[in-house]
Amino acid sequence: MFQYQCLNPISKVGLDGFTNDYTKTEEIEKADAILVRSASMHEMKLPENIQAIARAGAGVNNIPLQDCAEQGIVVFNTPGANANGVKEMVIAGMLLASRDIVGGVEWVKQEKDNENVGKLAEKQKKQFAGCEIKGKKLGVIGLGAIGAMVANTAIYLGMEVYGYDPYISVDTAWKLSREIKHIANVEDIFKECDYITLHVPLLDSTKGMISKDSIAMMKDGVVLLNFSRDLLVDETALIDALETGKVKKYVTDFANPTVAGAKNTLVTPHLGASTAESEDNCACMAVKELRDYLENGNIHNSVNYPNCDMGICGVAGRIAINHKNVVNMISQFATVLGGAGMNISDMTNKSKGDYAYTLIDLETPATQEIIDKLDEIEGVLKVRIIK
Ligand SMILES: NC(=O)c1ccc[n+]([C@@H]2O[C@H](COP(=O)([O-])OP(=O)(O)OC[C@H]3O[C@@H](n4cnc5c(N)ncnc54)[C@H](O)[C@@H]3O)[C@@H](O)[C@H]2O)c1
Ligand SMILES: O=C(O)[C@H](O)COP(=O)(O)O
Repeated sequence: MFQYQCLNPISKVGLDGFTNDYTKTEEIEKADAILVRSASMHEMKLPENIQAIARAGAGVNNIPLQDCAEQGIVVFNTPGANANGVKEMVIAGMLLASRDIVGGVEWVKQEKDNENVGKLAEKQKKQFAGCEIKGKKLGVIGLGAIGAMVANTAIYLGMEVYGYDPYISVDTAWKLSREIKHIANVEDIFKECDYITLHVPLLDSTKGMISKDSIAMMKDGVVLLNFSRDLLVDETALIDALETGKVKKYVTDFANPTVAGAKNTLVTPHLGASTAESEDNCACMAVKELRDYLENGNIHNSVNYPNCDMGICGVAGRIAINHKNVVNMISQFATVLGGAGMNISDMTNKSKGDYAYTLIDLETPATQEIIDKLDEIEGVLKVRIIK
């Protein structure tokens, strides 16, 4: 039996993926796993019983990844599961920044009691006129799940698309339209593009990537779209650029006091992934990842531990060990198991950065005594009997 806690509301369609062996708990001391969306976990103390955290979404900047790894807690996210929802918002954002649709709708509302509203509209509409996005240059920074979809869609909409991602995955590269111009220096995006959209994770290396200096390189009247994270942009510098018209519009999905009432901003309350489809997709993927980890010890889509798969646990015994990526660990595991007369039938060891993971199949069920001995080895962070 397993217990899970939800730190945010999680789609029922996803939670229905848990079998009767799972129950929901409100007590973190009883939970084996946590499901979360954007709730910040940085101030939380995570008890030893937590085995895994699944972020039903893409961004993991709300989770202390390194601390979790040190505690042997595997953190998952759900790559691509909400990408289409965000892509549609970005396209909507480009259109809203190009035509004053919001202003026009507000104007009609104000004139709701005017019986000549139709006639008046024909006189007034010129103040809401705009431009089309077809033929304009769009710069996409970050060509992952969302950036790639935005870039391809913009090609279909007749835009000239410039793509920048020095770490692009081979899988994503295969999915990109050949019409997208590969940009090797991000400054070329700043200098050339009429619209610039950000699709990178918030990391130390990306924080503030849109700075006063990068804004100065941009074309006059550029539109900046940020559906990634607010801290990617020096928003104080941006507000100055919006005041002067250097930046025509800032479309952002992250409401904060700096941008909420600022001139020429279109701010949405973090709605990118808030569609029934994205919420269901993310929850289904998150539940699947947790179940495979808890029931079989397999890891798929972890952001702090390596992927590892030994299939469904149909053997007599299986042990999962989360440990530091240092020398001599496997021989120590083998010594403990051999000393207890336990024969290893299969094993996998994988590493990611400073952390590693070992799954060991045994010809006899694992015992608590063995687990305690393995736990004593220096560098071992967590040991778990899967069977
Ligand atoms: N507004 C929303 O509701 C919403 C929804 C989903 C994701 N997001 C945000 O969008 C981000 C991207 O999501 P995704 O699903 O596309 O993630 P992803 O991991 O598929 O793609 C991120 C891409 O950024 C690239 N990258 C990393 N550093 C870079 C850099 N310095 N310059 C250029 N490219 C760089 C990576 O190589 C990767 O291809 C998430 O991290 C999250 O912060 C927001
Ligand atoms: O990183 C993400 O997946 C998005 O920012 C969505 O966040 P949410 O699940 O809180 O809507």
